[in-house]
Amino acid sequence: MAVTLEPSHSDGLSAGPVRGADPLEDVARRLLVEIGEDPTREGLADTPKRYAKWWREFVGYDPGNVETRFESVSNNQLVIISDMLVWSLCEHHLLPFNCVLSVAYRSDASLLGLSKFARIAHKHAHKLQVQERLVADIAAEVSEITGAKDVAVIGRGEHLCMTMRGIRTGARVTSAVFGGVFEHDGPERSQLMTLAQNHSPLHR
Ligand SMILES: Nc1nc2c(ncn2[C@@H]2O[C@H](COP(=O)(O)OP(=O)(O)OP(=O)(O)O)[C@@H](O)[C@H]2O)c(=O)[nH]1
Ligand SMILES: [Zn+2]
Repeated sequence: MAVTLEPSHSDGLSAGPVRGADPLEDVARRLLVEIGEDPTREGLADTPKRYAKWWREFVGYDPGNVETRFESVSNNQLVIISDMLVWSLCEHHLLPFNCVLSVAYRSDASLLGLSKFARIAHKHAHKLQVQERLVADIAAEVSEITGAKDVAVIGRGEHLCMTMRGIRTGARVTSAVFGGVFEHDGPERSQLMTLAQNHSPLHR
């Protein structure tokens, strides 16, 4: 369910430099002051407003309908949706990470509309996350909606908390959830791995 951040002053953030109507804008002004900036200088005048807007856009992402299903056309066909790029926020540092996702499933019950996989992926990315939970959340929802046990999700991400700060490594992080037929080495898993490994955030 999409989260809406309604302006409210019950957060105790009363020590902002200029108290406005919107507490998220107050947070931005306060942040600017704390990092040695002047929130009233020309370039920053509208920054608190933009900051508040972007947070509301981010956590308020509406995935729309994610449940359009069709009758299965053939028994247990393997479907892989690969190379979906999403952006999320690391819950440890509030810094962005991106993730290229491959989702695979096999269902003899119903087919899920293809666009729904990206909607589900964005839905779980638009919150404070760690990559492992993002991948697990997507797998759980695909499984719940389709009724399929054979669901796998692989994510390959770049975390700014590890690249622009901290250890400053260019490492990419791969995490995966393998359910049902994907748990064991077999044709379904190899096909998925081949598709997932060919793509990274940098080589698209
Ligand atoms: N498992 C997991 N860890 C993450 C993810 N994003 C960031 N981290 C890690 O979370 C940890 C936070 O560690 P802390 O020691 O509390 O913070 P820190 O001192 O900023 O850590 P360094 O980045 O090692 O400097 C770091 O090791 C990050 O790399 C993620 O998606 N999954
Ligand atoms: Zn982080």
